[in-house]
Amino acid sequence: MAERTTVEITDDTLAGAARPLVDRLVSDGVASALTAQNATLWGEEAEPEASIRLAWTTLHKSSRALIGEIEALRTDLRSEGIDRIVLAGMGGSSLAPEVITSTEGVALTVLDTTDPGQVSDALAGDLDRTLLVVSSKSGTTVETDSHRRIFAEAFAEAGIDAARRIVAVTDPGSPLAQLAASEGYRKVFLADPHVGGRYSALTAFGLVPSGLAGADVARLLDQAAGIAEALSADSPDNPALTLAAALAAAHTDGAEKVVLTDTGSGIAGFGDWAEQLIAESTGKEGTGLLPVVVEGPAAPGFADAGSDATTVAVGPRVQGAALAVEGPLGAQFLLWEYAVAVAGRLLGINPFDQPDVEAAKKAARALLDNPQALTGTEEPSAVIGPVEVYAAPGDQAVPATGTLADVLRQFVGGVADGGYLAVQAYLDRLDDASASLLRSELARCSGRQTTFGWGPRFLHSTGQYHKGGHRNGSFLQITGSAEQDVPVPGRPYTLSTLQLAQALGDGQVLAEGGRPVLRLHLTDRAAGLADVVRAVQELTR
Ligand SMILES: O=P(O)(O)OC[C@H]1O[C@](O)(CO)[C@@H](O)[C@@H]1O
Repeated sequence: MAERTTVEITDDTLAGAARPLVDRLVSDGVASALTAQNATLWGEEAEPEASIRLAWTTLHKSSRALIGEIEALRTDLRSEGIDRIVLAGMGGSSLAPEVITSTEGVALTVLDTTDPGQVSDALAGDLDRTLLVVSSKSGTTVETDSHRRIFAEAFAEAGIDAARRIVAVTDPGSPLAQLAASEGYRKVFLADPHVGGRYSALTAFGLVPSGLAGADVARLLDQAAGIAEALSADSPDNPALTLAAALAAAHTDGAEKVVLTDTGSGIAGFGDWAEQLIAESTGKEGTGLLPVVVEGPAAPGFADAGSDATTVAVGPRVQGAALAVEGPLGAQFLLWEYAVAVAGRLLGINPFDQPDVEAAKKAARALLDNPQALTGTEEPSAVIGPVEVYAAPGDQAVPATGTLADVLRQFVGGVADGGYLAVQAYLDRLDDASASLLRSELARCSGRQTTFGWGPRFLHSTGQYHKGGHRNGSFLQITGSAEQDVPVPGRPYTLSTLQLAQALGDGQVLAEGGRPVLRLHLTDRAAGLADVVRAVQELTR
């Protein structure tokens, strides 16, 4: 991992376009005002939200106190033979710990799914050695609450005192904080409520699960501290100003997609974390930056990026990258947080709210309240072997007959010029991992920027952009029948019902907004996935 933190604009035209923006940011004193947590930087409308969302600029100092607490708990747990950490948390409550622990090669089981198979596999691990960290800022997130209920019951059934095996990370006064107190959970880490979810990497949300799993979280804070002064400087050398200006200048020039790839940063999965920060912060009011995370510099979308995209190397500069961002993980967290907040100002949006995420949650809730609407009422437009095809009502673009390749050809052919294709797989991201191959295959055959997200995880990340950002996306949903289901204790639904409600709810909101949505439902997951991948490959030929 690089020791120094740098942002380099390797594309001369982009460098020229970014320069005046950097000069303006410097003369407006934006960096120092941000460090001082000045909530007026995004205009009057954003001020109330911004005034309770800026404490992340000083976390490298304020989070120090946590380190001892985390270490003490970890030592206690180890002495009791508890060394398997399962984290239940969505979006900002799990993405940072996943990157931190993967980068250090430390084991952490992350539950940010409603897939019954994936949750069952996590339950099948050794419960005697397991601690569940329930992380939720709001304390109300349905996925996380479901995991908590499922694990509490499993601990009890195994004769284990569940309260001793659950640690909560949440905001003071949240329903989870109250529940943790009444249930007597082993420990509650109360996070700073003046930091939003996607800016919370260096709060208890990022540090507690990572530290309990064995990651060196003090080092992360050191890395962030090492760059903090440079990020606060009203100077053209401030790397965050350079990054923000480059992204905003590219956006003005029609490149609203930001294609990220790792080029040897030494950080594992940084794109997954950056994706939420960029998409949820900027994708609103019909504008924003769409992160497209790709497999490598040679992957479609990067190597052949067009004028609608800015290519970013996370790691050393490479051929084809317009920007290269290097630095250790703790420093990169803080750098990107500054850059995205500043880009929000340049784009004229409030980077601290997520107005369109709620719409999909509401639609899913309505479906859960009316299970009839979930099953039985919707007829597939076509059934092709193990794949049922569901087009949005009234969508003429999908043929009722033909092969899967015909269906996909027609759908992909409808992606707007300069638009993007979003693949949304509501599957098991471990057992159905091959679904992710669809990104590169579809990007190659469509020639359009293509994203891939696991549902419902992406709903807390790129989901905001899909519904609130530039209106040029087409959405391919993939759902699947579950071999086994998991009831959610105390709730009238199972995980597979919840998973389907989330897919259909988001699909409804997208379709109501006039966005093309196609759902492929795999009645046999393995066979169906293989057929879909083969059909996409056929399009390329
Ligand atoms: O920590 P919570 O409140 O459970 O929220 C999880 C995620 O859901 C969102 O609020 C919205 O989807 C994200 O911004 C957040 O990181």
